[in-house]
Amino acid sequence: SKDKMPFLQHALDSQLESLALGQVVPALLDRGFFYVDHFLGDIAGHMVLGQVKRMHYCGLLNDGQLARRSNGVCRSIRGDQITWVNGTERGSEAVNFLLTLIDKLISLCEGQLGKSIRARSKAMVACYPGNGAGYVKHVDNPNADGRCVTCIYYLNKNWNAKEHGGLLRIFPEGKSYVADIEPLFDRLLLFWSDRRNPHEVQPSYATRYAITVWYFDSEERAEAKRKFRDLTANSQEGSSP
Ligand SMILES: COc1ccc2cc(-c3cnc(C(=O)NCC(=O)O)c(O)c3)ccc2c1
Ligand SMILES: [Mn+2]
Repeated sequence: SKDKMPFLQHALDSQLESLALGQVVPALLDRGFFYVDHFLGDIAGHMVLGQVKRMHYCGLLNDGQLARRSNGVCRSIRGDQITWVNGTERGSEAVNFLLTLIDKLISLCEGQLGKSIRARSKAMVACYPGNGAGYVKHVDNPNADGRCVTCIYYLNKNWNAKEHGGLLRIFPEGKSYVADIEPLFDRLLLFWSDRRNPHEVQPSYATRYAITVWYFDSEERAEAKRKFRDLTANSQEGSSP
């Protein structure tokens, strides 16, 4: 129970609670996105950065998205290079600590968001290599695949968008403004994953690290799975001789 919990843990929990109820929920409901700086603090933030850099240097980040050139022809120029971690792997303990905090933050928001969020994806560790690659304007979940909140943790020290580009630009649906978000070290960004938030990663001219998790709305996820089962069942029928 709370009174047996060490003081620090208790203080941390109440800080997350006021962030969740005081800032995240109102912003998501009003604007559809929210970011906070200094989420982990310098020490833990640098531990996460160190582990991500090691994954990159060990060649674990690859098979990224193919970049689409203006003429729509897919080229072999890589977009982001990625790997998926669930945080229990050796060398990702700091990533796991980050994920437990974000899980706690989301669970504190859940009741107020009118969603039943009980699961998430694995963490996608992504690196835009700084060769001008970015990510064209897209919606993470355009067709109700179950993902309702996109959560991105940025790890880039001394990032200067004028020099390095790499802005995340969100085009909130039906709004007259765009939101330009710099991928700054120890910044946590959350936004609705559906058509409310088309977004792009502008060309990056320095190495750009981020960790993304997607939280599922359990109703939408169950429905998406049912549809997928029917789809594959029908396609089996179709293919039977
Ligand atoms: C089927 O396998 C895969 C594997 C990886 C995939 C990665 C993305 C993705 C989506 N959004 C972003 C983004 O918006 N980043 C914003 C930012 O970094 O600031 C991004 O970097 C990557 C989408 C589909 C994927 C499918
Ligand atoms: Mn995206």
